[in-house]
Amino acid sequence: MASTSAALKLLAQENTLSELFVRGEDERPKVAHNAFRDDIPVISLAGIDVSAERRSEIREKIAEASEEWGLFQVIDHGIDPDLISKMTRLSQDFFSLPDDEKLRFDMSGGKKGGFIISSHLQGEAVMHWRELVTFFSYPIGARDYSRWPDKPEGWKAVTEAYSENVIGLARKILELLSEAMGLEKDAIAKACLEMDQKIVVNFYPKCPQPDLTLGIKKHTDPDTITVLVQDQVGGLQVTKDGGKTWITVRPVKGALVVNIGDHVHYLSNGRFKSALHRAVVNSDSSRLSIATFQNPAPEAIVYPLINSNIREGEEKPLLEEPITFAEMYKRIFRRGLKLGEGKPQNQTELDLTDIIA
Ligand SMILES: O=C(O)CCC(=O)C(=O)O
Ligand SMILES: [Fe+2]
Repeated sequence: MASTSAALKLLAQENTLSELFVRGEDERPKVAHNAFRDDIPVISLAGIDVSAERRSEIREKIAEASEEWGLFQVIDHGIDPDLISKMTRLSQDFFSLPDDEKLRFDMSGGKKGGFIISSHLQGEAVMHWRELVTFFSYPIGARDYSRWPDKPEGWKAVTEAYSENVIGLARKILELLSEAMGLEKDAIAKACLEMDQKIVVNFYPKCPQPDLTLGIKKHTDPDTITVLVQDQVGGLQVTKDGGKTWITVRPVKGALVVNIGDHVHYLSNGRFKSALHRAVVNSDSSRLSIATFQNPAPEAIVYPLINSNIREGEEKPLLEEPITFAEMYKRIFRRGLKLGEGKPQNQTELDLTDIIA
């Protein structure tokens, strides 16, 4: 398929799904995008810095949700709802731009950031029903604004404010997780050396046969922690039994979804799960989500932080030896290949090249 963005739009108008997107029977979604369930905790952060009691109450809820699901929603998180809706609106506007405007930021050919139909970058047989635009926002000094969209009007200022607010919130949640592990509140931040950040705006067009395909297949995020905003359509699903049963996360107005990534999974020696999740699509409307990934520096050392039990031999470490974050990525990548899954079709592959490059 030579053309990129035009292709998905045209395919979306067909009555039947192109076979490029058809998944095997076992991977096809059995739970609808709007079969919402309330299993996933919605946690209010109100009063987090007001009293020690309130802080510990919030900490317990977050730790519990991270142990059980590796995913939860936060409300009263302190980020201006107006900023979030501006970010969402501008993102929608970006995807409504004519193809040639979006393709000015075409990411194919190994560019760091830009617009892609993810499917086209990957060697895997089945494609994702998704377009995305991605760009790196931290460290600030390394920002390459030439890879940030310059349209719609106002994108840059809104995105800068949004990315700063999200990294602030992510830091707060990482402080609570550090405390929950019995460590100083800056323990995870220190283990990151420096916090990098990357924003991925996902756009899932309407799909003629949503039961046969996925917007993004099951994966864990390989970062430290992800903060996601989704519209009210629904489609994010999570499992805690390896994919036997899937829960559709109910979109809550103003809430942010928080995912624990593989990095925190290793730092906590498996106590906190990295959520196994995916996105399903539908035939009624398109869907938008904005995932903001917080990553450690590539040279940050990954090893369980709670290692006294490990030293005393009471607990087995998840990792045999300390490795760098860049190495952690490589291993996740290789594992994907070894399991015969083809190249991992989530952020892993992109991040791998981004980090190693
Ligand atoms: O669209 C969603 O809800 C999930 C997106 C996602 O998992 C990702 O971008 O890593
Ligand atoms: Fe994800």
